[in-house]
Amino acid sequence: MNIYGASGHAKVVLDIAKSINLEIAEVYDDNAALKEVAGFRIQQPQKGVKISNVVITIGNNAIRKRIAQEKVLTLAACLVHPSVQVGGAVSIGEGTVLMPNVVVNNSAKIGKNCILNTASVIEHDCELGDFVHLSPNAALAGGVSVGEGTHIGANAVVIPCVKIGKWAVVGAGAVILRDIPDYAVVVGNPGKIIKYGKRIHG
Ligand SMILES: CC(=O)SCCNC(=O)CCNC(=O)[C@H](O)C(C)(C)COP(=O)(O)OP(=O)(O)OC[C@H]1O[C@@H](n2cnc3c(N)ncnc32)[C@H](O)[C@@H]1OP(=O)(O)O
Repeated sequence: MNIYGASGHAKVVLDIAKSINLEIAEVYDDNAALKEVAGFRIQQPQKGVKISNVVITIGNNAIRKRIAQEKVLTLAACLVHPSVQVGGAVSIGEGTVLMPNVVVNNSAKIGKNCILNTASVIEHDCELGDFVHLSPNAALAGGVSVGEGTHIGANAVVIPCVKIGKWAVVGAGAVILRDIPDYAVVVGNPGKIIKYGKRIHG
């Protein structure tokens, strides 16, 4: 497997690869000033040269999408830490990473290039679009849908069957009781919209 993005998120992904004895061929980053991450030497991608079997290791959802669209690469299969519990009839897209102690329950559908961060919970029948980031300890109850690129903050909770739009942000610790439109930024308990915008948080 190759990884693209020498970030803090990359360090955790490299640990997961190590935990399952998955060999890392190369670590790439566009920033020539970066030389090393977690003991791996960083390469700069060569223009137009295809990189295969890639996990994009950038926490910011919009940047992850830009790299997926602009670079010549093929995605790796989803990367799953051995402590993760996955129920039946679950589908998980390419390039998605499941960090330690994640639980994904029956019939959940998860898109490509998502981050399911440490100990996040995705209950039965949830649907997550591509480039979603569920932060540590976030919990989605049954039947929740989350649109492309949305960031759910650490320790946030979403009650059953709520629909969250695309490129929205749910603040750390928020409790979401009602549907959330595209691009909304929501904080608090109960969650309230404080603004809209395309500024996407990592
Ligand atoms: C492994 C990892 O690290 S994964 C990454 C996990 N990251 C996270 O969980 C971060 C989630 N991000 C947040 O919670 C952020 O605070 C955001 C995105 C909701 C808001 O960030 P910004 O757009 O910069 O808003 P800003 O900091 O200006 O706050 C705006 C207002 O909302 C309030 N606010 C911001 N975040 C929260 C929150 N999580 N809960 C309650 N209120 C909040 C602020 O106090 C402020 O209130 P005020 O106007 O009365 O002073």
